[in-house]
Amino acid sequence: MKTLAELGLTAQNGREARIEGLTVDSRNVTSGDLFAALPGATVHGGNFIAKAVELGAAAILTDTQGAQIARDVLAASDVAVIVAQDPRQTLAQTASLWFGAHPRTVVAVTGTNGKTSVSTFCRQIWEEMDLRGVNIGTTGVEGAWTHPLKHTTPEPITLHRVMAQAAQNGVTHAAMEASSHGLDQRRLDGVFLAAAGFTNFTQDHLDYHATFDAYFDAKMGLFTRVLPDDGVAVINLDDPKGPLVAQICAERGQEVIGVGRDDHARLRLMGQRFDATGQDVLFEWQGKSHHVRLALIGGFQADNVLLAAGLVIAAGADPADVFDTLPHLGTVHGRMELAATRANGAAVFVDYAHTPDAVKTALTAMRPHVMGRIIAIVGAGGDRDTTKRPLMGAAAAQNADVVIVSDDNPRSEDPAAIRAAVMAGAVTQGGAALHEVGDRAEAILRAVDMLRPGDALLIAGKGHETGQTIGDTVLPFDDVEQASMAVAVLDGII
Ligand SMILES: CC(=O)N[C@H]1[C@@H](OP(=O)(O)OP(=O)(O)OC[C@H]2O[C@@H](n3ccc(=O)[nH]c3=O)[C@H](O)[C@@H]2O)O[C@H](CO)[C@@H](O)[C@@H]1O[C@H](C)C(=O)N[C@@H](C)C(=O)N[C@H](CCC(=O)O)C(=O)O
Ligand SMILES: Nc1ncnc2c1ncn2[C@@H]1O[C@H](COP(=O)(O)OP(=O)(O)OP(=O)(O)O)[C@@H](O)[C@H]1O
Ligand SMILES: N[C@H](CCC[C@H](N)C(=O)O)C(=O)O
Ligand SMILES: [Mg+2]
Repeated sequence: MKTLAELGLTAQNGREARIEGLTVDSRNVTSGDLFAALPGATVHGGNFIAKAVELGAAAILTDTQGAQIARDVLAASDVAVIVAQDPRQTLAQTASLWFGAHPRTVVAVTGTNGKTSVSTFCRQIWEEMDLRGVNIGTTGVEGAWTHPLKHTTPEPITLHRVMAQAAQNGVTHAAMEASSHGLDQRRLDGVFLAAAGFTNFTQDHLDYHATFDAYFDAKMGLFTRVLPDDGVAVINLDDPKGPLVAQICAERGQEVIGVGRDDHARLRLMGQRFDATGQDVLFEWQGKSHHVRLALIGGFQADNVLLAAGLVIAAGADPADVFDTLPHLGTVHGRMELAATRANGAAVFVDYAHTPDAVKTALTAMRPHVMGRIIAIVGAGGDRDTTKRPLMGAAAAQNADVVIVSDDNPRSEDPAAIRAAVMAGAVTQGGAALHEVGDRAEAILRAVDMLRPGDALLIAGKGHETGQTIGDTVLPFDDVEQASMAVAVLDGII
Protein backbone atom coordinates (compact mmCIF):
# COMPACT_ATOMS: atom_id res chain seq x y z
CA MET A 1 0.00 0.00 0.00
CA LYS A 2 1.23 3.51 -0.81
CA THR A 3 -0.28 6.99 -0.44
CA LEU A 4 -0.66 9.30 -3.43
CA ALA A 5 2.11 11.50 -2.03
CA GLU A 6 4.45 8.51 -1.89
CA LEU A 7 3.73 7.97 -5.57
CA GLY A 8 4.40 11.61 -6.37
CA LEU A 9 0.73 12.25 -7.20
CA THR A 10 -1.75 14.93 -6.17
CA ALA A 11 -5.48 14.60 -6.75
CA GLN A 12 -7.11 17.61 -8.40
CA ASN A 13 -10.28 17.01 -6.38
CA GLY A 14 -8.29 17.11 -3.11
CA ARG A 15 -9.03 13.49 -2.19
CA GLU A 16 -6.46 11.25 -0.50
CA ALA A 17 -6.21 7.57 -1.34
CA ARG A 18 -4.36 4.48 -0.20
CA ILE A 19 -3.32 2.65 -3.34
CA GLU A 20 -3.24 -1.15 -3.32
CA GLY A 21 -2.22 -1.72 -6.95
CA LEU A 22 -1.95 -0.21 -10.44
CA THR A 23 -3.76 -1.19 -13.65
CA VAL A 24 -4.48 0.17 -17.13
CA ASP A 25 -7.34 -2.22 -17.82
CA SER A 26 -10.69 -1.67 -16.11
CA ARG A 27 -11.38 -5.39 -16.39
CA ASN A 28 -8.49 -6.08 -13.99
CA VAL A 29 -9.42 -3.49 -11.33
CA THR A 30 -9.60 -4.76 -7.76
CA SER A 31 -10.48 -2.79 -4.62
CA GLY A 32 -8.01 0.03 -3.83
CA ASP A 33 -6.39 0.10 -7.28
CA LEU A 34 -5.27 3.16 -9.18
CA PHE A 35 -6.85 2.84 -12.64
CA ALA A 36 -4.97 4.65 -15.40
CA ALA A 37 -7.57 5.64 -18.01
CA LEU A 38 -5.34 6.24 -21.01
CA PRO A 39 -6.09 7.68 -24.45
CA GLY A 40 -5.94 4.64 -26.72
CA ALA A 41 -5.60 3.97 -30.42
CA THR A 42 -9.17 2.69 -30.65
CA VAL A 43 -10.94 4.02 -27.55
CA HIS A 44 -10.29 6.39 -24.63
CA GLY A 45 -9.79 4.60 -21.31
CA GLY A 46 -12.05 7.31 -19.82
CA ASN A 47 -14.98 5.26 -21.09
CA PHE A 48 -14.10 2.55 -18.55
CA ILE A 49 -13.80 4.80 -15.48
CA ALA A 50 -17.38 3.96 -14.41
CA LYS A 51 -16.55 0.26 -14.50
CA ALA A 52 -13.33 0.82 -12.54
CA VAL A 53 -15.15 2.86 -9.87
CA GLU A 54 -17.78 0.12 -9.61
CA LEU A 55 -15.01 -2.45 -9.02
CA GLY A 56 -13.58 -0.35 -6.17
CA ALA A 57 -10.81 1.76 -7.74
CA ALA A 58 -9.38 4.20 -5.15
CA ALA A 59 -7.88 6.59 -7.69
CA ILE A 60 -8.15 7.45 -11.37
CA LEU A 61 -5.23 8.78 -13.40
CA THR A 62 -6.32 10.29 -16.70
CA ASP A 63 -6.15 13.38 -18.93
CA THR A 64 -8.68 16.19 -19.31
CA GLN A 65 -10.51 14.26 -22.02
CA GLY A 66 -10.87 11.18 -19.81
CA ALA A 67 -12.05 13.30 -16.88
CA GLN A 68 -14.57 14.99 -19.16
CA ILE A 69 -15.90 11.67 -20.51
CA ALA A 70 -16.48 10.38 -16.95
CA ARG A 71 -17.38 13.70 -15.27
CA ASP A 72 -20.76 12.52 -13.89
CA VAL A 73 -19.35 9.32 -12.42
CA LEU A 74 -16.39 11.16 -10.92
CA ALA A 75 -18.59 13.90 -9.41
CA ALA A 76 -20.78 11.27 -7.75
CA SER A 77 -17.94 9.20 -6.24
CA ASP A 78 -15.25 9.80 -3.61
CA VAL A 79 -12.48 8.44 -5.80
CA ALA A 80 -9.25 10.52 -6.05
CA VAL A 81 -8.85 12.01 -9.53
CA ILE A 82 -5.41 12.83 -10.92
CA VAL A 83 -5.54 14.72 -14.21
CA ALA A 84 -2.21 14.72 -16.02
CA GLN A 85 -1.21 16.35 -19.28
CA ASP A 86 0.51 13.14 -20.37
CA PRO A 87 -1.01 10.33 -18.28
CA ARG A 88 1.13 7.63 -19.94
CA GLN A 89 4.26 9.43 -18.78
CA THR A 90 2.83 9.97 -15.29
CA LEU A 91 1.90 6.28 -15.14
CA ALA A 92 5.47 5.33 -16.05
CA GLN A 93 6.87 7.49 -13.22
CA THR A 94 4.23 6.17 -10.81
CA ALA A 95 5.04 2.55 -11.70
CA SER A 96 8.72 3.26 -11.02
CA LEU A 97 7.91 4.59 -7.52
CA TRP A 98 5.40 1.79 -6.88
CA PHE A 99 7.86 -1.03 -7.47
CA GLY A 100 10.90 0.84 -6.09
CA ALA A 101 13.83 -1.48 -6.66
CA HIS A 102 15.55 -1.84 -10.02
CA PRO A 103 18.97 -2.96 -11.20
CA ARG A 104 21.60 -0.37 -10.27
CA THR A 105 22.79 0.13 -13.86
CA VAL A 106 20.32 0.22 -16.75
CA VAL A 107 21.03 0.96 -20.41
CA ALA A 108 18.58 1.02 -23.33
CA VAL A 109 18.95 0.67 -27.08
CA THR A 110 16.73 1.81 -29.92
CA GLY A 111 16.83 1.49 -33.72
CA THR A 112 14.94 -0.41 -36.40
CA ASN A 113 17.18 -3.48 -36.30
CA GLY A 114 19.70 -4.85 -33.84
CA LYS A 115 18.10 -4.00 -30.47
CA THR A 116 17.78 -7.60 -29.26
CA SER A 117 21.30 -8.39 -30.50
CA VAL A 118 22.90 -5.35 -28.81
CA SER A 119 21.07 -5.82 -25.50
CA THR A 120 21.95 -9.54 -25.48
CA PHE A 121 25.62 -8.76 -26.14
CA CYS A 122 25.59 -6.19 -23.27
CA ARG A 123 24.27 -8.91 -20.96
CA GLN A 124 26.86 -11.41 -22.19
CA ILE A 125 29.67 -8.88 -21.63
CA TRP A 126 28.50 -8.24 -18.06
CA GLU A 127 28.24 -11.98 -17.41
CA GLU A 128 31.79 -12.48 -18.70
CA MET A 129 32.87 -9.77 -16.23
CA ASP A 130 31.18 -11.74 -13.41
CA LEU A 131 28.39 -9.19 -13.05
CA ARG A 132 24.75 -10.28 -12.72
CA GLY A 133 23.15 -8.90 -15.87
CA VAL A 134 19.93 -9.33 -17.86
CA ASN A 135 18.63 -8.26 -21.23
CA ILE A 136 14.96 -7.24 -21.44
CA GLY A 137 13.14 -7.29 -24.77
CA THR A 138 11.74 -9.36 -27.63
CA THR A 139 13.14 -12.61 -26.23
CA GLY A 140 11.90 -11.89 -22.67
CA VAL A 141 14.13 -11.27 -19.67
CA GLU A 142 17.27 -13.36 -20.12
CA GLY A 143 20.46 -13.82 -18.13
CA ALA A 144 20.97 -14.00 -14.37
CA TRP A 145 17.18 -13.98 -13.90
CA THR A 146 14.67 -15.04 -16.55
CA HIS A 147 11.03 -14.22 -17.24
CA PRO A 148 8.86 -14.38 -20.39
CA LEU A 149 7.50 -11.14 -21.88
CA LYS A 150 4.74 -10.47 -24.42
CA HIS A 151 6.22 -7.23 -25.71
CA THR A 152 9.63 -5.93 -26.73
CA THR A 153 9.20 -2.95 -24.41
CA PRO A 154 6.57 -3.95 -21.86
CA GLU A 155 4.07 -1.41 -20.59
CA PRO A 156 5.39 0.36 -17.46
CA ILE A 157 3.60 -1.70 -14.83
CA THR A 158 5.04 -4.96 -16.19
CA LEU A 159 8.41 -3.33 -16.91
CA HIS A 160 8.90 -2.06 -13.36
CA ARG A 161 7.54 -5.28 -11.86
CA VAL A 162 10.13 -7.38 -13.71
CA MET A 163 12.92 -4.88 -12.98
CA ALA A 164 12.07 -5.02 -9.26
CA GLN A 165 11.96 -8.83 -9.33
CA ALA A 166 15.27 -8.93 -11.18
CA ALA A 167 16.86 -6.59 -8.61
CA GLN A 168 15.46 -8.69 -5.74
CA ASN A 169 17.16 -11.68 -7.40
CA GLY A 170 20.52 -9.95 -7.31
CA VAL A 171 20.57 -8.47 -10.83
CA THR A 172 22.69 -5.32 -10.86
CA HIS A 173 22.88 -4.61 -14.62
CA ALA A 174 20.14 -4.51 -17.26
CA ALA A 175 20.12 -3.73 -20.99
CA MET A 176 16.68 -3.10 -22.43
CA GLU A 177 15.18 -2.62 -25.87
CA ALA A 178 13.31 0.60 -26.51
CA SER A 179 10.78 -0.09 -29.28
CA SER A 180 9.26 2.83 -31.14
CA HIS A 181 5.80 1.86 -29.79
CA GLY A 182 7.26 1.75 -26.29
CA LEU A 183 8.87 5.18 -26.67
CA ASP A 184 5.79 6.70 -28.29
CA GLN A 185 3.66 5.41 -25.41
CA ARG A 186 6.15 6.58 -22.74
CA ARG A 187 6.58 3.02 -21.46
CA LEU A 188 10.17 3.63 -20.31
CA ASP A 189 9.82 7.18 -19.07
CA GLY A 190 10.20 6.07 -15.43
CA VAL A 191 13.46 4.20 -16.00
CA PHE A 192 16.70 5.84 -14.85
CA LEU A 193 19.20 5.24 -17.64
CA ALA A 194 22.98 5.44 -17.41
CA ALA A 195 23.38 5.21 -21.20
CA ALA A 196 21.33 4.81 -24.37
CA GLY A 197 22.27 3.42 -27.78
CA PHE A 198 21.16 3.92 -31.40
CA THR A 199 21.67 1.18 -34.01
CA ASN A 200 20.03 2.34 -37.25
CA PHE A 201 16.90 3.79 -38.80
CA THR A 202 15.13 2.15 -41.75
CA GLN A 203 11.56 1.18 -42.63
CA ASP A 204 9.24 -0.72 -40.27
CA HIS A 205 5.97 -0.17 -38.40
CA LEU A 206 4.52 2.36 -40.84
CA ASP A 207 1.15 0.85 -39.92
CA TYR A 208 1.48 2.46 -36.45
CA HIS A 209 3.51 5.62 -37.09
CA ALA A 210 1.85 8.02 -39.52
CA THR A 211 5.07 8.97 -41.33
CA PHE A 212 8.80 8.23 -41.43
CA ASP A 213 9.36 11.47 -39.48
CA ALA A 214 6.90 10.43 -36.77
CA TYR A 215 8.69 7.06 -36.53
CA PHE A 216 12.07 8.82 -36.21
CA ASP A 217 10.75 11.31 -33.64
CA ALA A 218 9.37 8.43 -31.56
CA LYS A 219 12.81 6.82 -31.52
CA MET A 220 14.50 10.11 -30.65
CA GLY A 221 12.39 10.29 -27.48
CA LEU A 222 14.95 7.93 -25.95
CA PHE A 223 17.57 10.69 -26.13
CA THR A 224 15.44 13.84 -25.92
CA ARG A 225 13.25 12.69 -23.02
CA VAL A 226 14.31 9.45 -21.32
CA LEU A 227 18.13 9.63 -21.15
CA PRO A 228 19.08 12.34 -18.60
CA ASP A 229 21.38 15.22 -19.52
CA ASP A 230 24.28 13.54 -17.71
CA GLY A 231 23.65 10.20 -19.48
CA VAL A 232 25.90 8.90 -22.25
CA ALA A 233 24.64 8.37 -25.81
CA VAL A 234 26.31 5.61 -27.84
CA ILE A 235 25.59 6.18 -31.51
CA ASN A 236 26.25 4.17 -34.68
CA LEU A 237 27.68 6.96 -36.82
CA ASP A 238 27.66 4.81 -39.98
CA ASP A 239 23.87 4.96 -40.22
CA PRO A 240 22.76 7.93 -42.36
CA LYS A 241 20.79 9.25 -39.36
CA GLY A 242 23.67 8.64 -36.92
CA PRO A 243 25.31 12.09 -37.15
CA LEU A 244 21.92 13.78 -36.65
CA VAL A 245 21.23 11.65 -33.57
CA ALA A 246 24.69 12.50 -32.21
CA GLN A 247 24.00 16.20 -32.81
CA ILE A 248 20.64 16.00 -31.00
CA CYS A 249 22.39 14.40 -28.01
CA ALA A 250 25.33 16.82 -28.00
CA GLU A 251 22.88 19.76 -28.04
CA ARG A 252 21.34 18.34 -24.86
CA GLY A 253 24.79 18.21 -23.29
CA GLN A 254 24.93 14.42 -23.26
CA GLU A 255 28.32 12.80 -23.71
CA VAL A 256 28.42 11.04 -27.09
CA ILE A 257 30.44 7.91 -27.89
CA GLY A 258 30.42 7.47 -31.66
CA VAL A 259 30.79 3.90 -32.96
CA GLY A 260 31.46 2.66 -36.51
CA ARG A 261 33.83 3.07 -39.42
CA ASP A 262 33.24 6.82 -39.46
CA ASP A 263 36.35 8.98 -38.83
CA HIS A 264 34.67 10.63 -35.85
CA ALA A 265 34.00 7.34 -34.05
CA ARG A 266 35.69 6.93 -30.65
CA LEU A 267 35.13 3.19 -30.89
CA ARG A 268 36.17 2.77 -34.49
CA LEU A 269 35.84 -0.31 -36.66
CA MET A 270 39.01 -0.51 -38.77
CA GLY A 271 38.69 -3.85 -40.54
CA GLN A 272 36.96 -7.23 -40.72
CA ARG A 273 37.99 -10.57 -42.21
CA PHE A 274 35.39 -13.31 -42.61
CA ASP A 275 35.55 -17.10 -42.69
CA ALA A 276 33.17 -20.02 -42.34
CA THR A 277 32.94 -19.87 -38.52
CA GLY A 278 33.19 -16.18 -37.72
CA GLN A 279 35.29 -13.07 -38.22
CA ASP A 280 38.45 -11.26 -37.13
CA VAL A 281 37.83 -7.66 -36.20
CA LEU A 282 40.26 -4.79 -35.89
CA PHE A 283 39.06 -1.73 -33.98
CA GLU A 284 40.40 1.33 -32.20
CA TRP A 285 39.34 2.78 -28.86
CA GLN A 286 40.47 6.38 -28.42
CA GLY A 287 43.26 5.82 -30.97
CA LYS A 288 44.64 2.52 -29.60
CA SER A 289 44.05 -0.55 -31.75
CA HIS A 290 42.70 -3.91 -30.69
CA HIS A 291 42.21 -7.16 -32.55
CA VAL A 292 39.54 -9.70 -31.57
CA ARG A 293 38.19 -12.93 -32.97
CA LEU A 294 34.37 -13.07 -32.92
CA ALA A 295 32.66 -16.43 -33.24
CA LEU A 296 29.75 -14.67 -34.96
CA ILE A 297 28.50 -14.78 -38.54
CA GLY A 298 27.66 -11.49 -40.28
CA GLY A 299 29.55 -8.22 -40.45
CA PHE A 300 26.63 -6.39 -38.85
CA GLN A 301 27.08 -8.44 -35.67
CA ALA A 302 30.47 -6.72 -35.23
CA ASP A 303 28.63 -3.36 -35.40
CA ASN A 304 26.23 -4.65 -32.73
CA VAL A 305 29.06 -5.99 -30.56
CA LEU A 306 30.90 -2.65 -30.68
CA LEU A 307 27.74 -0.74 -29.85
CA ALA A 308 27.18 -3.09 -26.89
CA ALA A 309 30.80 -2.63 -25.78
CA GLY A 310 30.30 1.15 -26.03
CA LEU A 311 27.16 0.96 -23.88
CA VAL A 312 28.84 -1.16 -21.21
CA ILE A 313 31.81 1.26 -21.13
CA ALA A 314 29.43 4.23 -21.04
CA ALA A 315 27.73 2.62 -18.04
CA GLY A 316 31.01 2.57 -16.09
CA ALA A 317 33.04 -0.52 -17.04
CA ASP A 318 36.77 -0.50 -17.69
CA PRO A 319 37.29 -0.62 -21.51
CA ALA A 320 40.16 -3.14 -21.29
CA ASP A 321 37.98 -5.54 -19.28
CA VAL A 322 35.16 -5.13 -21.80
CA PHE A 323 37.40 -5.86 -24.81
CA ASP A 324 38.71 -9.02 -23.11
CA THR A 325 35.19 -10.47 -23.05
CA LEU A 326 34.47 -10.06 -26.77
CA PRO A 327 35.98 -13.36 -28.06
CA HIS A 328 33.65 -15.20 -25.65
CA LEU A 329 30.40 -13.75 -26.99
CA GLY A 330 27.99 -16.30 -28.42
CA THR A 331 25.33 -16.25 -31.14
CA VAL A 332 22.11 -14.49 -30.19
CA HIS A 333 19.30 -17.04 -30.48
CA GLY A 334 17.66 -16.74 -33.90
CA ARG A 335 20.10 -14.09 -35.21
CA MET A 336 22.42 -15.57 -37.88
CA GLU A 337 22.22 -18.78 -35.90
CA LEU A 338 23.81 -21.86 -37.46
CA ALA A 339 20.83 -24.22 -37.25
CA ALA A 340 22.19 -27.25 -39.10
CA THR A 341 24.88 -28.39 -41.52
CA ARG A 342 24.31 -30.88 -44.34
CA ALA A 343 26.60 -33.86 -44.77
CA ASN A 344 28.00 -32.07 -47.84
CA GLY A 345 29.03 -29.10 -45.63
CA ALA A 346 26.29 -26.67 -46.73
CA ALA A 347 25.11 -24.54 -43.79
CA VAL A 348 21.59 -23.52 -42.76
CA PHE A 349 21.18 -20.24 -40.86
CA VAL A 350 18.10 -18.92 -39.10
CA ASP A 351 17.75 -15.15 -38.84
CA TYR A 352 15.07 -12.73 -37.60
CA ALA A 353 15.28 -10.39 -40.63
CA HIS A 354 11.72 -9.06 -40.94
CA THR A 355 12.32 -5.66 -42.52
CA PRO A 356 13.62 -4.81 -46.03
CA ASP A 357 16.90 -3.50 -44.64
CA ALA A 358 17.39 -6.53 -42.39
CA VAL A 359 16.82 -8.94 -45.31
CA LYS A 360 19.44 -7.06 -47.33
CA THR A 361 21.85 -6.82 -44.39
CA ALA A 362 21.53 -10.49 -43.46
CA LEU A 363 22.03 -11.71 -47.04
CA THR A 364 24.93 -9.41 -47.86
CA ALA A 365 26.50 -10.30 -44.52
CA MET A 366 26.41 -13.97 -45.47
CA ARG A 367 28.21 -13.51 -48.80
CA PRO A 368 31.79 -13.36 -47.56
CA HIS A 369 31.23 -16.46 -45.42
CA VAL A 370 29.80 -18.52 -48.34
CA MET A 371 31.59 -19.96 -51.38
CA GLY A 372 28.57 -21.23 -53.32
CA ARG A 373 25.00 -20.03 -53.80
CA ILE A 374 22.80 -18.35 -51.18
CA ILE A 375 19.24 -19.65 -50.95
CA ALA A 376 16.79 -17.47 -48.99
CA ILE A 377 13.40 -18.22 -47.52
CA VAL A 378 11.51 -14.98 -46.97
CA GLY A 379 7.97 -13.99 -45.98
CA ALA A 380 6.14 -11.10 -44.33
CA GLY A 381 3.81 -11.02 -41.33
CA GLY A 382 0.08 -10.38 -41.58
CA ASP A 383 -1.56 -7.38 -39.82
CA ARG A 384 1.70 -5.43 -40.04
CA ASP A 385 3.14 -2.70 -42.28
CA THR A 386 1.96 -3.75 -45.78
CA THR A 387 4.31 -1.42 -47.66
CA LYS A 388 7.38 -3.35 -46.52
CA ARG A 389 6.29 -6.60 -48.29
CA PRO A 390 7.42 -5.90 -51.90
CA LEU A 391 10.54 -4.22 -50.53
CA MET A 392 11.40 -7.40 -48.60
CA GLY A 393 10.86 -9.48 -51.76
CA ALA A 394 13.07 -7.14 -53.76
CA ALA A 395 15.80 -7.18 -51.09
CA ALA A 396 15.79 -10.99 -51.15
CA ALA A 397 15.89 -11.24 -54.95
CA GLN A 398 18.69 -8.68 -55.16
CA ASN A 399 20.92 -10.40 -52.66
CA ALA A 400 20.25 -14.17 -52.92
CA ASP A 401 20.65 -16.63 -55.80
CA VAL A 402 17.46 -18.54 -55.08
CA VAL A 403 14.43 -17.08 -53.24
CA ILE A 404 11.56 -19.08 -51.80
CA VAL A 405 8.64 -16.93 -50.67
CA SER A 406 6.78 -18.58 -47.82
CA ASP A 407 4.42 -17.78 -44.93
CA ASP A 408 5.44 -15.95 -41.74
CA ASN A 409 2.58 -15.43 -39.28
CA PRO A 410 -0.22 -14.54 -41.72
CA ARG A 411 -2.45 -13.75 -38.69
CA SER A 412 -5.90 -12.54 -39.86
CA GLU A 413 -4.83 -12.02 -43.50
CA ASP A 414 -4.99 -14.27 -46.57
CA PRO A 415 -1.49 -15.86 -46.72
CA ALA A 416 -1.60 -16.08 -50.53
CA ALA A 417 -2.19 -12.31 -50.79
CA ILE A 418 0.80 -11.58 -48.53
CA ARG A 419 3.00 -13.91 -50.58
CA ALA A 420 1.79 -12.25 -53.78
CA ALA A 421 2.89 -8.84 -52.44
CA VAL A 422 6.34 -10.19 -51.53
CA MET A 423 6.61 -11.95 -54.95
CA ALA A 424 5.60 -8.72 -56.72
CA GLY A 425 8.70 -7.02 -55.31
CA ALA A 426 10.94 -10.01 -55.99
CA VAL A 427 10.03 -10.35 -59.69
CA THR A 428 11.10 -6.77 -60.42
CA GLN A 429 14.70 -7.66 -59.65
CA GLY A 430 15.52 -10.45 -62.12
CA GLY A 431 18.60 -12.48 -61.29
CA ALA A 432 17.48 -14.82 -58.54
CA ALA A 433 15.39 -17.92 -59.23
CA LEU A 434 12.00 -17.47 -57.56
CA HIS A 435 9.70 -20.05 -55.98
CA GLU A 436 6.52 -19.73 -53.94
CA VAL A 437 5.87 -22.39 -51.30
CA GLY A 438 3.25 -21.33 -48.74
CA ASP A 439 3.74 -24.11 -46.23
CA ARG A 440 6.87 -23.13 -44.29
CA ALA A 441 7.92 -26.66 -43.34
CA GLU A 442 7.74 -27.69 -46.99
CA ALA A 443 9.65 -24.56 -48.04
CA ILE A 444 12.44 -25.43 -45.59
CA LEU A 445 12.56 -29.06 -46.75
CA ARG A 446 12.74 -28.02 -50.41
CA ALA A 447 15.40 -25.38 -49.73
CA VAL A 448 17.55 -27.80 -47.71
CA ASP A 449 17.21 -30.31 -50.55
CA MET A 450 18.61 -27.73 -53.01
CA LEU A 451 21.81 -27.21 -51.01
CA ARG A 452 25.00 -28.24 -52.83
CA PRO A 453 28.52 -28.21 -51.35
CA GLY A 454 29.54 -24.61 -50.57
CA ASP A 455 25.94 -23.33 -50.61
CA ALA A 456 24.15 -21.79 -47.63
CA LEU A 457 20.49 -21.28 -46.74
CA LEU A 458 19.09 -18.31 -44.86
CA ILE A 459 15.67 -18.87 -43.28
CA ALA A 460 14.58 -15.30 -42.59
CA GLY A 461 11.80 -13.77 -40.52
CA LYS A 462 11.05 -15.89 -37.48
CA GLY A 463 14.36 -16.17 -35.64
CA HIS A 464 13.65 -17.30 -32.06
CA GLU A 465 9.87 -17.56 -32.57
CA THR A 466 8.25 -20.85 -31.64
CA GLY A 467 4.89 -20.49 -33.38
CA GLN A 468 3.24 -19.85 -36.73
CA THR A 469 0.17 -17.62 -36.19
CA ILE A 470 -2.62 -18.41 -38.65
CA GLY A 471 -5.84 -16.59 -37.83
CA ASP A 472 -6.10 -16.75 -34.04
CA THR A 473 -4.33 -20.09 -33.83
CA VAL A 474 -0.66 -20.36 -32.93
CA LEU A 475 0.73 -23.61 -34.31
CA PRO A 476 4.05 -24.80 -32.86
CA PHE A 477 6.76 -23.91 -35.36
CA ASP A 478 10.47 -23.42 -34.86
CA ASP A 479 12.74 -22.66 -37.85
CA VAL A 480 15.84 -24.07 -36.11
CA GLU A 481 14.02 -27.32 -35.31
CA GLN A 482 12.54 -27.59 -38.81
CA ALA A 483 15.96 -27.01 -40.37
CA SER A 484 17.64 -29.74 -38.37
CA MET A 485 14.76 -32.12 -39.07
CA ALA A 486 14.97 -31.44 -42.80
CA VAL A 487 18.74 -32.03 -42.78
CA ALA A 488 18.34 -35.23 -40.75
CA VAL A 489 15.67 -36.58 -43.12
CA LEU A 490 17.50 -35.67 -46.33
CA ASP A 491 20.89 -36.90 -45.12
CA GLY A 492 19.32 -40.18 -44.01
CA ILE A 493 20.07 -39.68 -40.30
CA ILE A 494 16.45 -40.45 -39.37
C1 LIG B 1 -0.84 -0.49 -30.79
C2 LIG B 1 -0.44 -0.45 -29.35
O1 LIG B 1 0.73 -0.36 -29.05
N1 LIG B 1 -1.43 -0.54 -28.46
C3 LIG B 1 -1.16 -0.39 -27.02
C4 LIG B 1 -2.16 0.62 -26.48
O2 LIG B 1 -3.41 0.08 -26.72
P1 LIG B 1 -4.52 0.90 -27.45
O3 LIG B 1 -4.11 2.34 -27.50
O4 LIG B 1 -4.83 0.26 -28.75
O5 LIG B 1 -5.70 0.65 -26.43
P2 LIG B 1 -7.24 0.75 -26.72
O6 LIG B 1 -7.76 -0.58 -27.07
O7 LIG B 1 -7.53 1.90 -27.60
O8 LIG B 1 -7.77 1.07 -25.24
C5 LIG B 1 -7.42 2.28 -24.57
C6 LIG B 1 -7.22 2.03 -23.12
O9 LIG B 1 -8.46 1.51 -22.56
C7 LIG B 1 -8.17 0.40 -21.76
N2 LIG B 1 -9.35 -0.47 -21.71
C8 LIG B 1 -9.84 -1.04 -22.86
C9 LIG B 1 -10.95 -1.88 -22.80
C10 LIG B 1 -11.59 -2.13 -21.56
O10 LIG B 1 -12.59 -2.85 -21.41
N3 LIG B 1 -11.06 -1.53 -20.45
C11 LIG B 1 -9.96 -0.72 -20.50
O11 LIG B 1 -9.53 -0.23 -19.47
C12 LIG B 1 -6.93 -0.22 -22.39
O12 LIG B 1 -6.18 -0.98 -21.45
C13 LIG B 1 -6.15 0.99 -22.85
O13 LIG B 1 -5.27 1.47 -21.83
O14 LIG B 1 -1.98 0.81 -25.09
C14 LIG B 1 -2.08 -0.41 -24.31
C15 LIG B 1 -1.79 -0.06 -22.86
O15 LIG B 1 -2.47 1.04 -22.48
C16 LIG B 1 -1.06 -1.43 -24.80
O16 LIG B 1 -1.19 -2.63 -24.06
C17 LIG B 1 -1.28 -1.70 -26.29
O17 LIG B 1 -0.25 -2.56 -26.77
C18 LIG B 1 -0.71 -3.66 -27.54
C19 LIG B 1 -1.03 -4.80 -26.57
C20 LIG B 1 0.30 -4.13 -28.58
O18 LIG B 1 0.18 -5.20 -29.10
N4 LIG B 1 1.32 -3.40 -28.90
C21 LIG B 1 2.34 -3.82 -29.90
C22 LIG B 1 2.00 -3.36 -31.31
C23 LIG B 1 3.66 -3.23 -29.47
O19 LIG B 1 3.72 -2.37 -28.60
N5 LIG B 1 4.75 -3.66 -30.07
C24 LIG B 1 6.04 -3.10 -29.78
C25 LIG B 1 6.93 -3.19 -31.00
C26 LIG B 1 7.76 -4.40 -31.25
C27 LIG B 1 8.67 -4.27 -32.49
O20 LIG B 1 9.66 -3.51 -32.49
O21 LIG B 1 8.38 -4.94 -33.46
C28 LIG B 1 6.62 -3.74 -28.52
O22 LIG B 1 7.33 -3.02 -27.80
O23 LIG B 1 6.34 -4.92 -28.27
N1 LIG C 1 23.08 -3.62 -36.89
C1 LIG C 1 22.23 -4.13 -37.76
N2 LIG C 1 22.04 -3.54 -38.97
C2 LIG C 1 21.17 -4.04 -39.87
N3 LIG C 1 20.44 -5.16 -39.68
C3 LIG C 1 20.58 -5.79 -38.50
C4 LIG C 1 21.47 -5.30 -37.49
N4 LIG C 1 21.39 -6.12 -36.43
C5 LIG C 1 20.49 -7.06 -36.74
N5 LIG C 1 20.01 -6.89 -37.99
C6 LIG C 1 18.99 -7.70 -38.70
O1 LIG C 1 17.77 -7.53 -37.99
C7 LIG C 1 17.29 -8.78 -37.49
C8 LIG C 1 16.69 -8.59 -36.12
O2 LIG C 1 17.74 -8.32 -35.21
P1 LIG C 1 17.37 -7.99 -33.70
O3 LIG C 1 16.40 -8.98 -33.24
O4 LIG C 1 18.63 -7.81 -32.95
O5 LIG C 1 16.63 -6.58 -33.95
P2 LIG C 1 15.49 -5.84 -33.13
O6 LIG C 1 15.75 -4.39 -33.36
O7 LIG C 1 15.52 -6.30 -31.73
O8 LIG C 1 14.13 -6.29 -33.82
P3 LIG C 1 12.62 -6.07 -33.20
O9 LIG C 1 12.20 -4.73 -33.71
O10 LIG C 1 11.81 -7.15 -33.75
O11 LIG C 1 12.72 -6.13 -31.72
C9 LIG C 1 18.51 -9.69 -37.46
O12 LIG C 1 18.09 -11.02 -37.51
C10 LIG C 1 19.27 -9.21 -38.68
O13 LIG C 1 18.73 -9.74 -39.86
N1 LIG D 1 8.24 -7.29 -33.64
C1 LIG D 1 7.92 -7.57 -35.00
C2 LIG D 1 8.28 -8.98 -35.30
C3 LIG D 1 7.93 -9.46 -36.68
C4 LIG D 1 8.37 -10.86 -36.90
C5 LIG D 1 7.74 -11.57 -38.07
N2 LIG D 1 7.94 -12.98 -37.84
C6 LIG D 1 6.27 -11.24 -38.23
O1 LIG D 1 5.47 -11.94 -37.63
O2 LIG D 1 5.96 -10.29 -38.93
C7 LIG D 1 6.45 -7.29 -35.26
O3 LIG D 1 5.62 -7.75 -34.49
O4 LIG D 1 6.18 -6.56 -36.19
MG1 LIG E 1 13.99 -7.01 -30.58
